[in-house]
Amino acid sequence: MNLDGGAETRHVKRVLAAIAHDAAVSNPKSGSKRNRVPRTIEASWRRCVLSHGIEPHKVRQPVILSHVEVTPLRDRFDVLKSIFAPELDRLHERLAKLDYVVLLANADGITVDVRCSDEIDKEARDSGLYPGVIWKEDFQGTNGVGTCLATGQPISVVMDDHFAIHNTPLTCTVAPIYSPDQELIAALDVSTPRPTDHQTQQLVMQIVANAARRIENQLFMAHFQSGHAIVALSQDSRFSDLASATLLAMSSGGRVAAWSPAAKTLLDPVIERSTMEYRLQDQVDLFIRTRAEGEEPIVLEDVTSGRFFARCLSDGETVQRQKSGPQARAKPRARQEPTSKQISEVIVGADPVMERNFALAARIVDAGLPILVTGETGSGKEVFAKHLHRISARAKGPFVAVNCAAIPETLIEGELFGYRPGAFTGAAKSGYRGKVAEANGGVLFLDEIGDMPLELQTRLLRVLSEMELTPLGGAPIALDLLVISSTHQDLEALVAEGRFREDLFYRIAGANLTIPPLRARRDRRLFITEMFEGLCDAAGRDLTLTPEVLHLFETYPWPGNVRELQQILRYAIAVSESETVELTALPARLTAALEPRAASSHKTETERLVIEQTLKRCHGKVSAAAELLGISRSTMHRRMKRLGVKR
Ligand SMILES: Nc1ncnc2c1ncn2[C@@H]1O[C@H](COP(=O)(O)OP(=O)(O)OP(=O)(O)O)[C@@H](O)[C@H]1O
Repeated sequence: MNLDGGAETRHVKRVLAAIAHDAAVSNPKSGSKRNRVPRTIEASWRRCVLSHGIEPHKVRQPVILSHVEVTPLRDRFDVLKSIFAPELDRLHERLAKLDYVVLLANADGITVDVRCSDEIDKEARDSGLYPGVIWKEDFQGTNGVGTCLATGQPISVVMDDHFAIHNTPLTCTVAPIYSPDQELIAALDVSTPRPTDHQTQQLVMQIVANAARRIENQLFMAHFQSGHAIVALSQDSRFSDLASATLLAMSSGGRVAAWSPAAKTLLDPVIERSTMEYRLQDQVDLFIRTRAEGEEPIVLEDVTSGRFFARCLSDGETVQRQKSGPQARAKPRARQEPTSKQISEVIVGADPVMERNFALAARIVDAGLPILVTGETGSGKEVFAKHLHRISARAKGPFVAVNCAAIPETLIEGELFGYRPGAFTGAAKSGYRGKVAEANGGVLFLDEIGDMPLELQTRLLRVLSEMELTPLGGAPIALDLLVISSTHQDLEALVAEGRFREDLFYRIAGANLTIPPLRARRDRRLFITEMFEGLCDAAGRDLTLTPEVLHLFETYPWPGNVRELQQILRYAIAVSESETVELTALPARLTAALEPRAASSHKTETERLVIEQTLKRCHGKVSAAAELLGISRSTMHRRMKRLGVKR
């Protein structure tokens, strides 16, 4: 790189002036867009000096990890090779002719994978565009990868936007990649050593951001598609590209269990969640129905006041990862209801609370008492309610579930008690007799009863007291059904707050059974291994859990209970390539939540490597290494002592 002393002085002055808010120097041709320092860049320069303690004239050379050090870091992404690699190839194919290099950096800013053509290989290497280079902002100052990771936002760092003078020949456009748990896991970068400008980079940004979105969406589908219906929302009715779609995972209860990382910002302010859930559930039902009839699933318009089209991509029973977008739909598989073995062995297991629940259930189920099942979300309340139905005298009758939280207040009355033909816009032409009437002779399962609006509680109370239903415009019909209600809320507290009718509470809680959270089950280990084996059988895999994974599973608090366990197991089974399920096959939130020490030791390890490498480069000279790292000699000594690094 040939930069004369004058250029260096000008660059340093410009950076310092911007930090000091000296507009005249930082924007010499004020009004000229070309010279204006973008705000994000200015903020990063300020961060470099004030937070990272780097000075623009003490430029560090990049710190580089060896092949041996980079391999394990890259292996983490290898688990998801089938998702990352094709996108890197595709991006490179598009941009290679324009002399761009494609890089993937991990959350620590270390380049773990690179695509570069032979023509610019040497230049790319000279500019530090190869595996093992650490691009963290606090090491290298403002740069594409480092600043993207520092802010969590896409960014273009064009030539002298860079903080370090040796990086100014480069231009980097980078988009962050978030995991299905909304964790920042990587940065996708395209860099060129050729001169360019911000305007051109805006176009490049579109391409990079789309590639990052496609990766996020594929990770999301791999994570959620077993067990959830996946619905895509797009402003483009043709759904021509997975990148243009926003994905939602719908639980079997019809709730939105998760949004793809980009969805949150896009949707939150726009729509009322429960209304959307109700309409999306329609789309899932439509998908299942039309597919069963061999038709192309229909696109439902206007699920969100005209802004988006919805299209169900899978109904939660497909296990194969969709490789090339919405059109390549995986073949459906038989539904994974818990088997009778799971009901008798996994559910009962050796947990004393569940054993009591089962014994009690057998005694009360036909005693004419309404049953209230309580427990944390995902703990298996509905599974238990279905078990009650199965062992009851009404087993041959229907089991009709109504999710009181998923249906908008305005529609729930019609849903429960029926409506006349054409009663409201969108009502079925033939009218609807309602879930209560449908459940007659069987079980009516009122899920999330704590969310039922007060007015409706009054009507429900009347129906349950009289056990009689008068359909609109029809004669009263006598009801013979078992009402099982469920909630994760403290109903008695809701009663005390006046949000739930006390008389209804007594009417539905003839008997109360509580499902323990997964973390409190004494048979947790057995439960986990049995469920794992069942899911392995269903997936046709013969896998074992390593002791570390089993230990993690036993100690993790499982806030999402059995539902969360099921998803994690399905994901681990899908991504495990060898015969064992290793810690690397688990989502980061699991390992991170439980092993703060391991996470920080990973950080410390990176720091140690950096200090060792720098010392090596400086032939063991502490002052020179400190200078190169941009820290004082005493800080360097302190760090060496803390990390046990010898000269
Ligand atoms: N004992 C079990 N055996 C096998 N699978 C189970 C068991 N308990 C729960 N599951 C699975 O866990 C998931 C959540 O279960 P379920 O819907 O019954 O929970 P819930 O407590 O009703 O949840 P929510 O509070 O969200 O309504 C389902 O996919 C279900 O199949």
